[in-house]
Amino acid sequence: MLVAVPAAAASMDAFRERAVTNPHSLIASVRQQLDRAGTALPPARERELLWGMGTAAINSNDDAALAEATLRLDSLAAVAHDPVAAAAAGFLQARHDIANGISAGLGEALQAANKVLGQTDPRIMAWARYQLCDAYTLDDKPDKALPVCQQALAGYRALNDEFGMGDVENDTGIALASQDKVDDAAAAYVRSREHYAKAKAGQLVVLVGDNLAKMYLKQGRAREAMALSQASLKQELGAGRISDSLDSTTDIALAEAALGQHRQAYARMREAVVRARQAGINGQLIGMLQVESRMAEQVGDLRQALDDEREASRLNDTADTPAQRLVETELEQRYATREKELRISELEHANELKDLQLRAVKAEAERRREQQQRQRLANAMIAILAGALSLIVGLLVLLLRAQRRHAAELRAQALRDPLTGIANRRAFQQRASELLDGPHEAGIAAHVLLLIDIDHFKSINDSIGHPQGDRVLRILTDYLGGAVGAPCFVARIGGEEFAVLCPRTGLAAGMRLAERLRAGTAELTMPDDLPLERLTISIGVAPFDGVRCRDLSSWMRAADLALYAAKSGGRDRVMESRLLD
Ligand SMILES: Nc1nc2c(ncn2[C@@H]2O[C@H](COP(=O)(O)OP(=O)(O)OP(=O)(O)O)[C@@H](O)[C@H]2O)c(=O)[nH]1
Repeated sequence: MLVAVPAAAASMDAFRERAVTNPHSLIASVRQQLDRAGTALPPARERELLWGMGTAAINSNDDAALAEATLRLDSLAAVAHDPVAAAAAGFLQARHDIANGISAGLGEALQAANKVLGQTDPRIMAWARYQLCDAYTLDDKPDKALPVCQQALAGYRALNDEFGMGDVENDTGIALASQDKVDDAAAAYVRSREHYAKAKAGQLVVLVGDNLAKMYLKQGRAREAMALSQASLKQELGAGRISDSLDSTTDIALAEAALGQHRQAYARMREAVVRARQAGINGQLIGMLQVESRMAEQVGDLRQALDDEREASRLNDTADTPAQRLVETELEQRYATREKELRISELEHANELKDLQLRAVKAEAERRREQQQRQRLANAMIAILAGALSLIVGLLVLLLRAQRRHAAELRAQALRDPLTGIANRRAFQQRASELLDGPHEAGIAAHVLLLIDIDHFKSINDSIGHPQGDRVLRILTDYLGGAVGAPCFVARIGGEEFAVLCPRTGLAAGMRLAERLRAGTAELTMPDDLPLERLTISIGVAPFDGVRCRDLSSWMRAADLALYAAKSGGRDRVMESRLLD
């Protein structure tokens, strides 16, 4: 609450501001001036100084200084017949009593106002009206305060007293705020700050900012409220005004909460409550605890919310009132519910965890089962593949063997005469070439070749038929095979033509063999169902001499010529090739 002394000079404005912002120094300064001046001071000046000292004493709760100021003012009033000094003493006492809840306070203010009713000085009138405005406001009677405040404002406006207008607008704001006229109160505080600014009372601008901040909070203008409260806090901490700084801190925390910064606001409030407790400012602590309780509840710390509310009740001495009990009961119920919710949520969380663990174990078991299945499948595949490979290898081996047999068979077939089953012309040529390619040792008997041709075989075919002719060919083959022993080799080299190859036999033995074969053939007995009386053959014999016969071709030609000679000579005979030379 601001109080002022009627003055117009700028230096007086500074004096008035000091009474609010630095009351102790002002009291000391006034005492010095009064001591120095003694009785030489003009009564008006002395009154101004004592008024300043009195307001500073009220602002700093300095009862001794207040008593001194009021005594001196009363003394001045008596000595100088100054009713204004008497009114000043009355207003100071009234203000002190109202602030301390003494019911007589308002009456004292009205009596003090009555003392200056006869005054014509507009400054005194504006001052007195403001003192009444202030008394009603302080006594929380806004309906009575506001009209008087308007009169005081008009008076100061007429005097162009910006400081005074700042004082009145501030009280107007307080009165409007107590009527819950938030917007009007904010507007009044803004005007108060503007007047103080013009009066160069910067610290009061900041102080009223505290009041404005509270309105801004109610209007939802949290950022603006915070800026004002932070500026106030800075100034209050600098001046060591602990109570005001706690008030600003509370407003900052409220602004943070309004901006959704609940944890930050709660932490700030807790710290402020600790400081208030340490400073023993119980009146202020009650409100702060209630704010902290709401913030604790906001962040879910219901235990703390309940503790704060109980502490506030103890300090307020209202714990037994039904309203307070209701507040506590509600909080306890909410706390119990919250605890239950927390336990339920913890249980749910634990269940979720177990569920998650169970699912993880199941998933792991499933993963392992799938892995084992995959492994088994892979093993089975490997076994099947291995089996298939063995089978394929076995089949390939069998196939290879069959192919080899078939190839051998084909090779054998290629060298065998299909009708008679003995060696054919190709086999004969191979054997003869091998023989001729082998070593020729001097003194060893010559190889001998016999070419055999059936006589008149065309006639046989013609007379008994071609199939029977085939039988004849097989009969002769059987005979030759049996009659020609090792090391000689028999082959059918043409239709009715055979060759006998006799290695290292010598011509004489060859001739003997030929003669034996010819004679044996002529004596063959034909089966009964074969209408052939006699079978004869002609034979050409050629030894391999290395001169006339140098290779297989010339050797064959020589034997063939000998055979031709045998045919020409009448058939059924043997002819030696050398005889043809
Ligand atoms: N049944 C039968 N006849 C064959 C086969 N190969 C050849 N001949 C016959 O043998 C006969 C050979 O006749 P030629 O060359 O005229 O001689 P040839 O009748 O034996 O008279 P010379 O040799 O002069 O005594 C032909 O009639 C052929 O058809 C065969 O595999 N089976």
